Amino acid sequence: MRLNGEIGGEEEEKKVAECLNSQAYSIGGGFSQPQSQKLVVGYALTSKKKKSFLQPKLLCLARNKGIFFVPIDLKRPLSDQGPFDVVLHKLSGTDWCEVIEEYRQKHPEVAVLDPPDGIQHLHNRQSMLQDVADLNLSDCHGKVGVPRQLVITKDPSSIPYEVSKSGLKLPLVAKPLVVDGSAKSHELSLAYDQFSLTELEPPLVLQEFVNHGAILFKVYIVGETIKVVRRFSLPNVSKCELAKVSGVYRFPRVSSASASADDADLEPGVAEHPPRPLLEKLARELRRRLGLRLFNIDMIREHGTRDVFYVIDINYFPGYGKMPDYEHIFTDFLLSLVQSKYKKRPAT
Ligand SMILES: Nc1ncnc2c1ncn2[C@@H]1O[C@H](COP(=O)(O)OP(=O)(O)OP(=O)(O)O)[C@@H](O)[C@H]1O
Ligand SMILES: O=P(O)(O)O[C@H]1[C@H](OP(=O)(O)O)[C@@H](OP(=O)(O)O)[C@@H](O)[C@@H](O)[C@@H]1OP(=O)(O)O
Ligand SMILES: [Mg+2]
Ligand SMILES: [Mg+2]
Repeated sequence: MRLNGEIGGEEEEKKVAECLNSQAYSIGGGFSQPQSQKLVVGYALTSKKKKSFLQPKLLCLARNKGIFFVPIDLKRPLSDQGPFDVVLHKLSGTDWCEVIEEYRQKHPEVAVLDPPDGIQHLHNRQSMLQDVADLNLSDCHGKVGVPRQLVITKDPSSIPYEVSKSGLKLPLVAKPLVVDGSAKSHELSLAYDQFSLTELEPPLVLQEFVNHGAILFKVYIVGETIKVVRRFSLPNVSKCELAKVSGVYRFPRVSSASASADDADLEPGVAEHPPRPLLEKLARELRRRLGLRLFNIDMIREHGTRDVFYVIDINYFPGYGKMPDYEHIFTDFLLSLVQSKYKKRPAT
């Protein structure tokens, strides 16, 4: 933390000025208490992410707690900017990975969220789920696995053969192998027969579809905090439907929609959240193995079971703006990073 430095960003200033004028954002003791200490968070985010994440309710609460968000200028060397206490980033490209890695090495005193190699791990739908598969998590609280899947890198004409050889069961979810933040990397299809899969463009992952009662759990991780929300998902596919239908069907980003299923009238066996101890163990292990602090896990419960879960997707720096209370959770997390840094320092 530093004392009363002159730091601010035009965009942030404008948003904060707006919310200072609005009673709706008056939090706790309001803004009358001057902050003597400041925590400076440099951010490099896409414009889509800036809009969804840097909402006035976050900026105002942050300012109230002495946290300042400052945009990183991508045209200037990172080390010439700041000084920052924390760097928050979600940008793609190898150039950016190099910049941030070099900065991390040079500035161990800055909490860089997060290391680029951990993030890269989530940019491939095969490596993304590897840690969950390795965990082999099954204890008295339930079982967590990943659906069986097959990676196809070339020659779509070989897919029917590859699928029958591997013994994967239909229907299959076809997902682009690489997740680079583009809309295309979220274009998914459901395949009812293996021959139609030749229509798809590799590289892709073919994953067994798991019936889960059309409800998905988004498990948001922010450091040590875990927040679970329910979202609507794809309906079950019955044996009868599978026998009647053929073809490959593109489906929309149903579970990414902001509409939450938290208040929907659902069957209790479908709606019940995964057991807390299971989530805590899963989150702790993934945090450690991936070396990441900001991510979410998409989890489904196998229909007809109480405690058999599958992780189907892990996203780096997801849409926290849709997470209830995100402004409180995030600001507390940012402060905790700096507090733990000071605790670690030897007394002088
Ligand atoms: N194996 C599966 N079994 C059942 N449903 C699935 C499976 N895989 C994906 N789905 C459904 O498809 C949706 C999108 O899949 P997935 O989460 O892998 O894609 P994504 O594009 O990475 O999503 P996000 O927007 O969360 O990044 C899931 O939220 C879920 O509704
Ligand atoms: O757009 P939103 O704010 O909803 O956030 C989505 C986020 O998009 P953004 O990072 O461009 O914002 C996606 O990132 P990319 O894979 O495309 O990089 C992915 O993480 C989704 O899972 C997030 O939705 P959520 O899972 O939280 O519902
Ligand atoms: Mg997902
Ligand atoms: Mg995803």
